[in-house]
Amino acid sequence: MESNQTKKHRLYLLALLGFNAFVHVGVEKSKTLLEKEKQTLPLTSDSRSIDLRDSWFTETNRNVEDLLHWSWIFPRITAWNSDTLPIYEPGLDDVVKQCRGKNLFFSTDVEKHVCEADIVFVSVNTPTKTRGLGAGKAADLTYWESAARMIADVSKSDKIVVEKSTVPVKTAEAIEKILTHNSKGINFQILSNPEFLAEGTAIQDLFHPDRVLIGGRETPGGQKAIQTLKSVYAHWVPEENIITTNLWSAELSKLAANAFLAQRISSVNAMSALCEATGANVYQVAYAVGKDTRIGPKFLNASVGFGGSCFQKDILNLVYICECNGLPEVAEYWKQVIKINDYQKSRFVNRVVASMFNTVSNKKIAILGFAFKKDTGDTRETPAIDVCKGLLGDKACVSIYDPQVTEDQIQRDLTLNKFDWDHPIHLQPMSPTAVKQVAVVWDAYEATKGAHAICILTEWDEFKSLDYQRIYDNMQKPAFVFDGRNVVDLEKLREIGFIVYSIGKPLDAWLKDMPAIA
Ligand SMILES: NC(=O)c1ccc[n+]([C@@H]2O[C@H](COP(=O)([O-])OP(=O)(O)OC[C@H]3O[C@@H](n4cnc5c(N)ncnc54)[C@H](O)[C@@H]3O)[C@@H](O)[C@H]2O)c1
Ligand SMILES: O=c1ccn([C@@H]2O[C@H](COP(=O)(O)OP(=O)(O)O[C@H]3O[C@H](CO)[C@@H](O)[C@H](O)[C@H]3O)[C@@H](O)[C@H]2O)c(=O)[nH]1
Repeated sequence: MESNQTKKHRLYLLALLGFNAFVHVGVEKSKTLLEKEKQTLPLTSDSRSIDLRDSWFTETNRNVEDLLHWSWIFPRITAWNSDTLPIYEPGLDDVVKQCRGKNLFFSTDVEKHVCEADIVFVSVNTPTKTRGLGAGKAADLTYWESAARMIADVSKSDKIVVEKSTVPVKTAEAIEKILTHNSKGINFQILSNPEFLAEGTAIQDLFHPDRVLIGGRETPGGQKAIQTLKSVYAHWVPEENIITTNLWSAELSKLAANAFLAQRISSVNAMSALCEATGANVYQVAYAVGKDTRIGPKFLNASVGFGGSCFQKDILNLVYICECNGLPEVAEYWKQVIKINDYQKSRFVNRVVASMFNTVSNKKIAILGFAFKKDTGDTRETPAIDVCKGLLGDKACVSIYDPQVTEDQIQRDLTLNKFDWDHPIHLQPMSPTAVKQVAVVWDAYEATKGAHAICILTEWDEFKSLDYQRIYDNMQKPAFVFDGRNVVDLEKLREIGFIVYSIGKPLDAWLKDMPAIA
């Protein structure tokens, strides 16, 4: 039975984890219309529309940016209310369908719902700054600040405001200042409740989190707020897995956790280079090392490099915080995690080019997998972007297949400037010119037909069970496989006739004779 405690609290997520091409198409369309036609633009498949004529702006005091923002949000929220959710995440459909309309509502009427809520979770994006002070490192808190200002403006009752986004340590202090500046006597309690889910396993992580972390002020009000939020999680998370701390520990723990996870990957990737040079096998080394219970076996898979919207962004943020606090040595230490990751990606490209007689000019190279990991359509900071750009820089023709990523998304990723991807689509550059040497196909066999080489960049399960004999028969010879995710059966492919490179594994004689020197 639902407790009174739960009934009392209406939880509203200001923003949901989300990213999809459907939205992109909608925005491109609205930008074009806005500039060329200034017509009434139907934004959704239902009856909602926005009048784009000049009067829309003058009469209502709105500006182009507002309009673009809303023309992006409406179709997205419509998608959340439809049978086709705007993101791919295993298990998400079931959860949404079970709760939608009961205790889960998707709405564009943000102000109304925030005004009514007792607890507001803010999970807006916190991208890396692209310009100004701290550009390329510091977190851009524009979206957080605007959310906080809106909460301050519309609130008429006391609220708990929860930092769900990953933010720099001490952000809560700044948010408190915004909220209380004009608070009309309203009491705001800020809590830090960082999110630890990983994409692809988000639902499993939601139901069975290793821990839930809640940080708050060490005042009676702060402690009461912590208990309130704790009681919400206690409905499905064992009490011993709910950790409570002060605000700054919670904020910093999130950055620290991601830095530690990414550091493990960079450590094993650094080892992979040494394994290739010495004849050791990185998987055997990782297994042996991970058997030590003090180290543990997880997150020791060597790869073409880590991707995703979080690791790089959060480590850069950590580096910036260290620098700001006069700790250059600590900053330098964490910077190395990113440097090794960049090294791993360029090392992979160099290996491909060097193995193929030092040139890939006009050669067709099949890219299997573009998402940053399997079971997601997310491409943010995917290593595939750097690998494809590297190969294109050497004039290759790439043919890309990913079961969840659209052509529009791939073309966008290959043309956007670094970090622009993490800003709302209406703030990104207009329709970038498509890269001509890139073909996006919807089948691995089509991608590999006539190709000189295959690069496996995402560990989709289906790549393990492809008919590699058929693929080999349809490729140019010698036929190469560069496995950036250790998904193929090395020996089997070598028997078929492929020259195979797998990160950190003993090299074929062919590869040994073709050293990759930048
Ligand atoms: N993606 C993940 O798996 C993950 C996991 C843990 C933590 N995080 C953190 O959560 C935050 C969000 O990540 P994401 O991947 O969901 O980002 P996202 O860009 O996919 O989603 C953020 C959403 O916030 C919306 N938004 C921006 N400003 C807003 C405002 N003022 N009012 C209402 N909505 C607004 C955007 O339109 C967007 O839809 C980041 O800080 C990230 O580091 C993400
Ligand atoms: O042994 C490994 C494990 C992961 N990866 C790669 O690392 C990246 C990140 O993977 P993962 O951490 O599983 O996915 P994310 O969704 O980015 O989740 C991370 O980032 C989230 C956002 O902050 C956190 O909430 C999660 O706890 C944290 O795992 C991907 O490219 C993976 O392929 C490896 O190369 N080797």
